Amino acid sequence: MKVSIAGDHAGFEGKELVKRHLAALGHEVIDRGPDNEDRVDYPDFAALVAQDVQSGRADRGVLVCGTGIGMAIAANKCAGIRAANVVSVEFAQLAREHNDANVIALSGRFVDTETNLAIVEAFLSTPFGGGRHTGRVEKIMALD
Ligand SMILES: O=C(CO)[C@H](O)[C@H](O)[C@H](O)COP(=O)(O)O
Repeated sequence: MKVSIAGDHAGFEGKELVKRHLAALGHEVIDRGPDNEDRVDYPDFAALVAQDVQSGRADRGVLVCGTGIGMAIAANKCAGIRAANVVSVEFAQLAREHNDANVIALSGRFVDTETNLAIVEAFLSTPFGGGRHTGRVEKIMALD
């Protein structure tokens, strides 16, 4: 799978770890930065990943900031993006099964690395459930 990934200063280390993990699993990773821990503004990086998913350059997006909250808010401003702020594997599975999330936003400061790596694996491997969820997701997308 092609995965676009970005962080901010609070998510830089997490972004690097997730990037390496995904590459080791055989995914193609597009790193949209930053390339160091200098203080930056997370909406700039959320937009880059959102644009990759919107355009089809990437199948999915992964964002990492301090909490994941700001990244998710910013990404969800972009048409076609369904970004979920995810802090557990179960939430990652539900974000895919129920919401067909195409972007996840992780917390680099409040969730441990092992959990974040497991979250990303669940996010990439869990299919959308369809059925009763289809019309609901269509209603979300009609709000764009
Ligand atoms: O968590 C975040 C946004 O939801 C960001 O990663 C920022 O770290 C957060 O806004 C705190 O900003 P700061 O400049 O690191 O104090």
